Amino acid sequence: MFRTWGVARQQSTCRCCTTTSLRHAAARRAASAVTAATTTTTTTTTTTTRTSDLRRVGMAVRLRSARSACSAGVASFHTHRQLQQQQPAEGSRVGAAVVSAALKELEAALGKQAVTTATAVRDQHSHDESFHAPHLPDAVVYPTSVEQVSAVAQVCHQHRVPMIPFGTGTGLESGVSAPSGGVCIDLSKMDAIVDVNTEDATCTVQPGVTRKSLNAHLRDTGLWFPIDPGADASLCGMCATGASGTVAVRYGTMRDNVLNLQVVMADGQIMHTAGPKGRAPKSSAGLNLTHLLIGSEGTLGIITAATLKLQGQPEHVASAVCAFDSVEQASQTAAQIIQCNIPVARMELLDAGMMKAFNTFKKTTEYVEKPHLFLEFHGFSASSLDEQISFAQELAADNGGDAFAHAHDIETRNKLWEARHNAWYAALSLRPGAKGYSTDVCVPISQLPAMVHHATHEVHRLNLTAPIAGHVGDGNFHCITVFDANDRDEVQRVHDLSASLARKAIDLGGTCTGEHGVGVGKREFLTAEFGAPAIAAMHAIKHALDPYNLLNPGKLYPQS
Ligand SMILES: Cc1cc2c(cc1C)N(C[C@H](O)[C@H](O)[C@H](O)COP(=O)(O)OP(=O)(O)OC[C@H]1O[C@@H](n3cnc4c(N)ncnc43)[C@H](O)[C@@H]1O)c1[nH]c(=O)[nH]c(=O)c1N2
Ligand SMILES: CC(=O)C(=O)O
Ligand SMILES: [Mn+2]
Repeated sequence: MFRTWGVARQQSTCRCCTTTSLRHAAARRAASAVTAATTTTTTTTTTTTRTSDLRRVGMAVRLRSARSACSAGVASFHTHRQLQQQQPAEGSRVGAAVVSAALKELEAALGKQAVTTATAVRDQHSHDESFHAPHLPDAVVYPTSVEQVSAVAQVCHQHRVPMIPFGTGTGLESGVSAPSGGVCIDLSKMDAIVDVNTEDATCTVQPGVTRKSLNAHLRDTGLWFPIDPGADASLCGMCATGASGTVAVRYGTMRDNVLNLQVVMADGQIMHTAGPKGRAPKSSAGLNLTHLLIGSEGTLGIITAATLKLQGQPEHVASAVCAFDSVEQASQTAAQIIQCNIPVARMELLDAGMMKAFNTFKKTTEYVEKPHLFLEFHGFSASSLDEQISFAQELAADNGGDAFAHAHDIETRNKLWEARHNAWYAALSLRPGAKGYSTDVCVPISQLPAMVHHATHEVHRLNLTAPIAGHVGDGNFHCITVFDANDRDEVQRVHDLSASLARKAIDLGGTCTGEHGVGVGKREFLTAEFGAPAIAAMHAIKHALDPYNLLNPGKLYPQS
């Protein structure tokens, strides 16, 4: 997580292959001829139309066949290590001349106003909300249609320029940084809600649509999209990271709520993971490409539309707050609530440090500074809510919890969840000027008390400021470490905490990341979690779909 990236190595003549075989050279010449033809065509075009974009797709197909002697042949017969050797060393940036040639074509395809190299804009797109080192892309483009995204991918593919999809930049594992440079594809201008089908409770959104804007649009339909990471992230960015958040305990994660994705592939082809029209609630047809893309963090394709499942807005809602003397008691209660099948809609653990952070952050709350559970219940009737609340309260009392302070009115509920959703910023406010890094382990519910116990012990041992907030109904919680990024020793201790928690979670049958994704921070734990054969399978899939490692290089896959 805290490594610097590989030292730049000499750019080889050909970025897709280190061999100098005649067959390869011929393929390159053929490809260059097509590239030149494409450049001539696009530079005479002043506005980009759907038709011209589609024409470019045709060119890319010809380009691919011209290259097939090189790429397909090489891909099928080489080992993973050999394939890796054919790609630029991780972190080596693409050359200026290559970028400049690609940018000319991008301007022709998208219009000059949609392509920028302004430092301030590149800087803004070089990082997310995490502390990880920023890496500037060479340019940022703003496509307005799937055809334009396809055109961008074709140009980048032809010139072997990395592509980094950008949603709203709220990620927590540096998924949008550009360690190899390249083109950041900012999808915010594609912000149409394409359709809402109230009879089937489905909708299709473009990648610039955020979850709050979708729910505002749905308000009068009686439907909502429940997945709620707190941040107003783009829904396609949430697909890319496999996001979840507070209501996953009741409604599932992104993986459970996406029916179909439209995806621009590395070479510009446009695919639909469940077919061009697919909206079926279930399917056993073939491989599940939708699930393959969810959590792929921009490394397998650029998501240009998502078809989502919607839920009926709950008729009755109540929230509850309960304090405990220890996090172990609180997490034991959470585990028992799940084991007793109480259908809680949210169940969040906040430790004493986090309650203190809430009280000091906006000074609008006066919580007792002890570990808490925050809960929410959804039901079809008031009596079903009462039943859930009293059963959960009984379990809490058995574990030494206070009586529930529960509320049905929307103001109290909103205030509670606003405090919870500000946990990241409240934690940061504990040390002004400090940076944040969030652990994200998730374990089977029976192992939650042991995992929470280990985390509190390790935070204490390593002498860190790291209040806990988490979605404990799913066995998932965060230690939000707040630290001085210039203090090497403290940074090392943050890393040690992250590694210790990841190892423990994996040992308990869990995962190093329940919802934030791997990005750059969790790559080092992946082999321990999955084992070498599964990691080799991931590398093979990545290579099959993106043989030149152009899609978001330097993320997700472990370095070998
Ligand atoms: C205060 C706070 C609190 C939380 C969180 C963030 C913050 C700031 N998050 C994390 C974050 O909101 C989550 O990772 C989002 O899914 C990121 O969506 P963005 O649109 O911001 O993607 P962002 O632009 O940050 O990109 C994230 C990754 O997805 C890729 N990507 C983005 N759009 C893409 C597209 N259209 N196609 C392909 N790849 C694409 C990017 O390349 C990158 O790798 C979170 N998360 C969570 O699950 N639960 C939580 O509780 C929280 N809580
Ligand atoms: C940061 C995060 O994931 C949370 O507050 O839940
Ligand atoms: Mn979270």
